[in-house]
Amino acid sequence: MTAMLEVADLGHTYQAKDGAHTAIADLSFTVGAGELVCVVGPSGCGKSTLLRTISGLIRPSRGEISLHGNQVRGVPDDLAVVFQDYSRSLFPWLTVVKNVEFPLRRSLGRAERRARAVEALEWVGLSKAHRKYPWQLSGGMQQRVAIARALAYRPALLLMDEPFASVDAQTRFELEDLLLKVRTEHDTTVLVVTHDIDESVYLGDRVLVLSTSPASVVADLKVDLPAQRDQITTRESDEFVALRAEVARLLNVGKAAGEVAARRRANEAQAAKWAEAERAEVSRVEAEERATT
Ligand SMILES: Nc1ncnc2c1ncn2[C@@H]1O[C@H](COP(=O)(O)OP(=O)(O)OP(=O)(O)O)[C@@H](O)[C@H]1O
Repeated sequence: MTAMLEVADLGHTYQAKDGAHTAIADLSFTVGAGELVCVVGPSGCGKSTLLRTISGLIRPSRGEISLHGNQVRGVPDDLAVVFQDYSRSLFPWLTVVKNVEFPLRRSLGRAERRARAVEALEWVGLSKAHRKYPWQLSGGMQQRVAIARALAYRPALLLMDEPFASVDAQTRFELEDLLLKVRTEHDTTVLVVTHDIDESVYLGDRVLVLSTSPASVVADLKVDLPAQRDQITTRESDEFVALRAEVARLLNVGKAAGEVAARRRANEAQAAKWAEAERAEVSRVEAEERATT
């Protein structure tokens, strides 16, 4: 399988007023064309930072990211992102169809833009909502509009940051199945960040498990479930239950590894402080000796 996305030796350190903070230690992985890969990791481990670096919004401190062979420098043209907070990602003053057309306004003429938007709204089951405004729709429908907008753009890579975390459980299941359907029908390459272990196994061809901050890859797990998934029978299957347990176990391994690494860093920082204090004391004594001789 050709790699659509390649992340190599990625690291990122934020420089803040109260000092440097390393959000990502060392991440390397690839996503093949047409694959759906889920990323799970403990809260605050660096998942959003990872998506921000892939989408070119921040430049990583270390390592390389390539999208179909081209190094990412700035926001790539052929990438779309769906965020958790649909209410802030849609424009309330534009109708549904105009929201979906919006990212295409510079690249396509009016007729083609409209055709793409109408088609994408059909994919997500919103053919009858064109002329409505986002605030007239339920949360799940608004997130469908956000997905339609991303799909209308026909991105090489679709990034999703906790896309279904703000909707109720039933809508979440519907949106998960919608994502699987459009991904199969349109051969889209997708990287999904999620907190939900079950969701990662249900959606993914692979699950990348990250350690606590600073993130590194604890495991890259292949999901060997039949491609055709079903919210009841798949989740009940022995394979699903075993995989879900394995992801949970690996998350704990990652937490423990992260805690050990954090303790080691704290010990190293303490040792460096003591060494510094000792050097200062030696210099002081030497200076006193020089002054008295
Ligand atoms: N702009 C910033 N400046 C300094 N530190 C930051 C900045 N953005 C994030 N961080 C820190 O980097 C670490 C990773 O943050 P990030 O948002 O990437 O994690 P996350 O895994 O997406 O979190 P969550 O699961 O809670 O959404 C956190 O400790 C966070 O406080």
